[in-house]
Amino acid sequence: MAANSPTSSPVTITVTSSGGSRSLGLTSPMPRRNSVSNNPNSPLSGGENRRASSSGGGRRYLSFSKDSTDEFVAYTVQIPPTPDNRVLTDSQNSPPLESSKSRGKLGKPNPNEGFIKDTIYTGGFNSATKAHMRKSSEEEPVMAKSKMICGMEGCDEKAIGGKFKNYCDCGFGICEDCYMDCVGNNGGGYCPGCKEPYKDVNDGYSEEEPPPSEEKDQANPLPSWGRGVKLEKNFSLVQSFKNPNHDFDHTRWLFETKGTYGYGNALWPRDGYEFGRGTERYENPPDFSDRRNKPLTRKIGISAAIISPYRLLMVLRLGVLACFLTWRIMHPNHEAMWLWLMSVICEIWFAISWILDQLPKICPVKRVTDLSVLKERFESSEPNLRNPKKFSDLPGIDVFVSTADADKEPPLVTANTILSILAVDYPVEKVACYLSDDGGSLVTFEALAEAASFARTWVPFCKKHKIEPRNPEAYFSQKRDPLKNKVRLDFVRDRRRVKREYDEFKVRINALPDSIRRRSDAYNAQTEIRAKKKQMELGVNTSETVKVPKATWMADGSHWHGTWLSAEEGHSRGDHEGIIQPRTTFRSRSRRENLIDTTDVDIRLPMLVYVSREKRPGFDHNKKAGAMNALVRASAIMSNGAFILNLDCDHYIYNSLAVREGMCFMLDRGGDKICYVQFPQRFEGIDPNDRYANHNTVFFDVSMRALDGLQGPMYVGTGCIFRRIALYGFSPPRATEHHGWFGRQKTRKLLRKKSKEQNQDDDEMLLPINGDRYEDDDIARASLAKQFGNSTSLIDSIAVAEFGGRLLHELRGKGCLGRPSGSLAVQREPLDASALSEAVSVITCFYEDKTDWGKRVGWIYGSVTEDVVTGYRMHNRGWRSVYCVTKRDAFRGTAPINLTDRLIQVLRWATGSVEIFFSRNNALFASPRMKFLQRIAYFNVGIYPFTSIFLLVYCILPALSLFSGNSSSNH
Ligand SMILES: O=c1ccn([C@@H]2O[C@H](COP(=O)(O)OP(=O)(O)O[C@H]3O[C@H](CO)[C@@H](O)[C@H](O)[C@H]3O)[C@@H](O)[C@H]2O)c(=O)[nH]1
Ligand SMILES: [Mn+2]
Repeated sequence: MAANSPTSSPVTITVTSSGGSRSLGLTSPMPRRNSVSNNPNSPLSGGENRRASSSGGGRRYLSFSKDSTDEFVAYTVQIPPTPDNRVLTDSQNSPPLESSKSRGKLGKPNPNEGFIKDTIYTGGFNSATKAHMRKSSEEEPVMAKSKMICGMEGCDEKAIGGKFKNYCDCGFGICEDCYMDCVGNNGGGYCPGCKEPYKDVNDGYSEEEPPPSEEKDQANPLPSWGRGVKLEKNFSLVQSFKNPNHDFDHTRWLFETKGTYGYGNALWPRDGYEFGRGTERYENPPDFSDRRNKPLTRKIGISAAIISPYRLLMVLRLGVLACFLTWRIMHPNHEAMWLWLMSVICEIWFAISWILDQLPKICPVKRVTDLSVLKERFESSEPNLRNPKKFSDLPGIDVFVSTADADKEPPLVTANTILSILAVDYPVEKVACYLSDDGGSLVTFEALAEAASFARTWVPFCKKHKIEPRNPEAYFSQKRDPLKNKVRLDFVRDRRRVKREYDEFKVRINALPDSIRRRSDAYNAQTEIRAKKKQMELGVNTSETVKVPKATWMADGSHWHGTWLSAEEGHSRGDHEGIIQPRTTFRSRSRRENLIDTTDVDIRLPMLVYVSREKRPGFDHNKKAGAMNALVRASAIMSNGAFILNLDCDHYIYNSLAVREGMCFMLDRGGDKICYVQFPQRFEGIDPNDRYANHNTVFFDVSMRALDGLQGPMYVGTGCIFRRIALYGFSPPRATEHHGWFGRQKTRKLLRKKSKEQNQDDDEMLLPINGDRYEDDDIARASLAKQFGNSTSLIDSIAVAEFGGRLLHELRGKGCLGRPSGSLAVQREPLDASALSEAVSVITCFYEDKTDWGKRVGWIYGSVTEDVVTGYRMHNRGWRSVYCVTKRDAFRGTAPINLTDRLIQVLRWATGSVEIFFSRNNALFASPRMKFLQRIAYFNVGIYPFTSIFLLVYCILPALSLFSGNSSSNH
């Protein structure tokens, strides 16, 4: 189904339709080659080609849709059925759980089986931009019409005739006949999906009036820079294909003239919406924020009772130290001069490093958040006219989980992490979870599918009974009484059922490597036989053995695109194509079939995406940093959450409110200058004595808190919520206001001079909104394309992400743009195939060629401790960060519990530090925006490993002196 031959096209859309698996695997085969860049084959390397290929995915896609319009309409995105996945893809047929033995055997394909009824809900805050591609109502149905099937049991009414609709916002699609059955003649009736009453019959979206989320969220005032976004370039395919010469487009006109309907226009009631229709407008702004002046967070100094003695002690020690050192220097040992000299040097070094260590600690802070204010401000408690569906106004967040090796990082742990994320307490339509699998392993992939399946039971269970932690493994192995604080009567029964389900899930996950191997063996044997037969038929010399690649097979009977067990060429760890497999907003089992009663529980699940970036030999993949950057790009196109939470696969969400806690800081007054919120790393499974100092108590409870008082803690690699715009390398708003060595004096001149001398990477890169640099749109886009690579959707998404991360209007200072409240209270945009092919094109290994990725955009490359460097660069640009210690640990992880692993880890960190010391990331070269003490803290990170040398010398000194004493006495 590839539009071009796979060897020459960077993006191929493969729709595997064999054997009942309607899976769309998006892969990006690229010509295998060894040169890193300047390859004429690479569609992205030549200057001229660049322009053309920026819309390449789209154009190719266009031809693809022209060739086979029906196919396009019948497009769906889905994880191919693993045995259990099959259960969840189809709630109406509800096949019984298949035993793992039948894995790999394909059941009789049921024509309806593979369709997820709610595939169309996903996307994100692109709405402000993307919505414009579906401008007129005639254009709209293309996606909505996409082959869907009535969700009623026993009914398989197709969508094509236009008889299929989502009458209810829960996404439960139903055909006209069944709908009429449900609502009866006089309205009322309940949605069979969510069991909530249908709104007024007239309110059902008729064909003339598409749902509000499609059309009404268009007038959000975008940053002025974003308004000229070349939409038609980006989405030409949709337009040309649907409506080649459309008439004057009102919405677009409004959009481009910065027109706005006022508050909450996204949800402006239908009647009052259409400009010029003469219907009345609603006057009052929505009441999102009664108590808007209540702060979301507070900063408390550590009480004087604790800090004063501490400071006193510090001064005392300093005095003693000084006395001691002077005494040492004044009394040289003339007999062994060099020994004396060495020990004094060592002592001075210790003194300095002690001071460096202590100085940043003199003003630690503590912070508290107020989650109830967050709720009040961003989530209207009652559905009101403007927001009838009670969508939350919180910004979106994309959660990135990194995994690299299915052997070292057990899939069960990863699956549990994913489950804890899917169950997080945050509006479902605002969360997207991305798993980056650097191993490209089918085990991980299927574990994810299994997790998605189990989530349909687990997540409603968590939400219903307020389970903590929402990691099933951790929850079920808790020692404490599960009944504590549980009020609902059916808790015991539910828990027992879910526990049984989890145990089965566990068995399936642990059996995955085995079952995949067995399945592949079976398929390979089959292929071999077939090949032999063919050979025989053709009458070729049969003594010649047929060579069949030992492939790894997916459950649907097709080759796995990633790494094969046999590590064939093109399918080994460092050499495979990019894979993206999204699972759009999917739902728990329909309420009737569910194990537990889920009345009154939100049974939707967040978007979940499997990503394995392309890997080819000869490319530097930059480890975790590279994986994260691929995710940053892919997620920008697919969900574009304004914030990004980064977790290692072994760190799960221990406190389901963690994301909200972090959001409090980001959305509070002044929060627009915060680049990230770092949470402490907490570990479990460590022996009580903490033999290898895994807890790092001093670091996480003293140093980091102290740094928090000095513009912000470092980024330590996991458990951190980023502002997307900050990751993109932009400068914070009003960056030049507060800087100077002590954070007060204004040193504009110094700044200017410095920035010229300094490396380009630290030049200020102004946000579109606070710079006039982007007045000329084309130049702006060109310069952005140079930095970000030439994906148009990616570039367009920047402004949208910026908008989503803005503070509410009333929280911003004068003269600054804030977003109107209610502007994010919209449904997700559907994810379409063109977006997916674009997403695949940005995870190719040559995408970063000649761009700023890894240099100033995204995670920074070139260090084994990319985390510290990445955080440092942001601070250097004037961003601040926040350390968020919650009462209940936000995240928990597993730490290396054997000595070798721990030593390797510590060694790696030390190496990273030394690297930092000898690079331009040394805090000595910091920009004047960093505070003095903050520099010292970063500087200290760079030099602490050197202490080991001095320590070593100091320890062997006595031995040396003994030796020299002996030799001198021998004299
Ligand atoms: O090529 C790679 C290598 C690693 N990872 C992931 O990176 C994370 C961290 O790697 P790990 O080997 O577990 O290092 P740790 O010492 O446990 O990690 C700490 O230290 C690292 C920096 O040295 C940070 O990147 C981590 O976030 C931080 O938790 C893991 O999730 C890996 O899956 C990848 O995605 N791709
Ligand atoms: Mn780790």
